[in-house]
Amino acid sequence: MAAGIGSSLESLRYARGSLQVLDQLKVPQAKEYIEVPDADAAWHVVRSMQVRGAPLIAIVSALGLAVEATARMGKAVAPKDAGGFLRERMQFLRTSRPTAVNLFNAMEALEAVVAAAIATCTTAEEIYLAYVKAAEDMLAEDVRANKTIGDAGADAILADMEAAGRGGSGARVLTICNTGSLATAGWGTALGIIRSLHARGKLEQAFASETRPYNQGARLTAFELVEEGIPGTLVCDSMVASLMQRKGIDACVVGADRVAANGDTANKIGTYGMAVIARHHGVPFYVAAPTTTLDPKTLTGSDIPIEERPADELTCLKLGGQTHRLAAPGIGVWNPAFDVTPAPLITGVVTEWGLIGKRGGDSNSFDVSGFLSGGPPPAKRSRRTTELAEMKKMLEKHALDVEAAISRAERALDRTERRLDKKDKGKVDKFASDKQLLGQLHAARSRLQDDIRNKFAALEIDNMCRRVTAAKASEAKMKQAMARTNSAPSLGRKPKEIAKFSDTGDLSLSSAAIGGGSEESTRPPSTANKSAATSPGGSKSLKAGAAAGLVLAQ
Ligand SMILES: CSC[C@@H](O)[C@@H](O)C(=O)COP(=O)(O)O
Repeated sequence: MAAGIGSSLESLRYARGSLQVLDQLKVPQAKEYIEVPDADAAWHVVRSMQVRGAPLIAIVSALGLAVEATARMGKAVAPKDAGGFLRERMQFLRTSRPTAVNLFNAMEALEAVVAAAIATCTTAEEIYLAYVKAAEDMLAEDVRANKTIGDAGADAILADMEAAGRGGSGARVLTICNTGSLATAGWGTALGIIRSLHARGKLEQAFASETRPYNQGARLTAFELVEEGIPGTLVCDSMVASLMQRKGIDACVVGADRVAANGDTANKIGTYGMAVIARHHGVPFYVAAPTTTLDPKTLTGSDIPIEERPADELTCLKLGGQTHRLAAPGIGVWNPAFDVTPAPLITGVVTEWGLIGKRGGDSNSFDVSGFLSGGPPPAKRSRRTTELAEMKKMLEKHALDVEAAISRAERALDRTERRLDKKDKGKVDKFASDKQLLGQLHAARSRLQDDIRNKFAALEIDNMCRRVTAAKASEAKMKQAMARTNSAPSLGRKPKEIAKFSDTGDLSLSSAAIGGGSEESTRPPSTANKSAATSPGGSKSLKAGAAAGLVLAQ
């Protein structure tokens, strides 16, 4: 899989076994890519700000370890050691930067994948592969999510303009920091909204604030706007109030590093000030955040950890490898990298699932947990989810047929037993053999149930990684998935095979039918389980099994 972002700006280049990231410290002077062969290197590029932006930090961390896991695949290691290695590395990756929750959400979701893989896989290679595929899914999902955010945000801004009587005009939008292709796997969040407006021919001008002290606006956003031919104007942070007063701004759109349960949002330092000014001028203020940036476990903004950075970012100017001193040596410095914008100042939080609404009747807070627990809107469900729903329906019918067929067979045996002439040795032997076959059928059915439960857990966790936040994955869905593995659903074999011996009172079971309706159920559980974690949803029977788990557990 190669990362494609639909523009010349690639924050990363990934193919299985190889990751390169754009060194953002050198942009715009140079476009240089750095190899990231392992988790150590991923941690380093994030820590040193060569890679930054909440979604990208998470993806580069996940993929750095994926590259390392791919390299380890050929080596003979015990499965538990592979799982232990991945867990230890994920723990380490969490320590690079503290504020952007995407990193923690990604690690939590990947840990759930590894836990499921450990429970279902028989080799280290399969565990590594489960991790790698889940990390790759996150990469693809980020680009998809950003494009949807771009469209939803553009719709919201255009609707506000319509309501304000500026319907036919091009939008004048102000942003801060860098939230574009360079902060994500592609397209961007807040800058993605600006990109979408431009693509629709509805953008008059994008204004980017310089974003002192790290200058992500001046160095990176200005670069993206120029590269993409988007009309852009750079202002320094201290000009924002004047800009709104004198130039007219239709909307502010900013990214997010973490959105707390009530909607309070941590983002680049300067965001809060921009929101206060926007409120004063009646300018709508939108936060663009994929669901991976939502943190329902953190109740309010005051609980968000804010990274404080070195003093020399303020006291010195670093350019072209040279450091120039600006401030007098000995001056005290406070340098928080982020601030928190209180929810009341935010007009809407735009996610790939749509806009998060304010709590009923309360314009002061958002219901982030309620929004997440609703899941994605039906129209935005993935093709795999739709396929699962179809299989669910089909298997629901099969499961009913199967149960009916088994009980018909049991009744038939019962009748035969009552009429049985105990002196007729041939009939007695036939009856005994039918009974034995029915017993084997029950045993095969219960093996199949185990198999299906394991497969469904792996598939569901894979799905969670792609579509929900890790917070949800590790709590609600993970609990559900694990509950499924603990409570046996009632399921029989495919109806056709059952029908073969249940339609007549006289049973004639074939050993093939007893062995299992699907190819996988005939294998020993350990072998059959392999594909569950290594290729969730990859085979027909696996999908069927997974869907069956869904049917029976609900
Ligand atoms: C889509 S990126 C959203 C935020 O991560 C962005 O606005 C931001 O604050 C980035 O900070 P940075 O310190 O450059 O990683």
